[in-house]
Amino acid sequence: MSTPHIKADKNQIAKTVLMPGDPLRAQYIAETFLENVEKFNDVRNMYGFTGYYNGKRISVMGSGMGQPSIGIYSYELFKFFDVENIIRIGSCGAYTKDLNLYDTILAKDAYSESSYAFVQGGEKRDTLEASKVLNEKLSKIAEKLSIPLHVGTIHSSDVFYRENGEVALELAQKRNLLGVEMESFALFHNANVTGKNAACLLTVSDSLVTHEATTPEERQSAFTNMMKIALEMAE
Ligand SMILES: O=P(O)(O)O[C@H]1O[C@H](CO)[C@@H](O)[C@H]1O
Ligand SMILES: O=c1cc[nH]c(=O)[nH]1
Repeated sequence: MSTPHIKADKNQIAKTVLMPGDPLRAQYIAETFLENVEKFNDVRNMYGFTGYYNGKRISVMGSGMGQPSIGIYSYELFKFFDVENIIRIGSCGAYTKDLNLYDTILAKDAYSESSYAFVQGGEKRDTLEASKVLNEKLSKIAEKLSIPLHVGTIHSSDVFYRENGEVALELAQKRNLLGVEMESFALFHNANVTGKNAACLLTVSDSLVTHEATTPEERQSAFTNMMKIALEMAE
């Protein structure tokens, strides 16, 4: 079974897929944490791997950046490869001074100005929820691992470089948004239309308030707390 963007057999992909935006973060996770790893996709270098974490099977695959990109990969995984759960593990910019670099966020829901969900399936809401079941499991795992989580609404933006950054901070205040990333709204919508489950863990990579920032290398491989929480979802 192949789709235009994933060349793999259904049985090569686990029921639960972790999705960082960066395919090299997917490779880092597979090489660092998984055993008996098989690479199932390299179309467009959007690497996907399946392996075992503490003896339990899980897959990890890059989504690319932005809602159109995760829109394609998550739809194909849910619809054509029988994937049940996708957990995005991404980086984000903090909208509040209460968040420090490396803090971990669990998205309760994602707000977006994006037309993705409306164009894809007529969805009129601008805020879409993550799976409550997945979020409960992820919260319990984080508690067990003693990793504090900030739980709240995130912003899925289509724009990384805004001409007027203050507008985003005003929006964040008005809507009580914790931080900004670029994919979860489309992911949550695709889970809704396919009857599957999606969640999102984020690590704060930079702050739009204090302007502190991590390096590209750290974004690829140093965000281990969210990785460890998500990997415990292996079945
Ligand atoms: O680190 P990832 O998962 O790619 O997530 C964030 O980083 C990218 C922008 O630098 C966007 O994809 C955004 O959502
Ligand atoms: O989308 C993103 C990700 C990290 N930092 C940002 O400012 N935006």
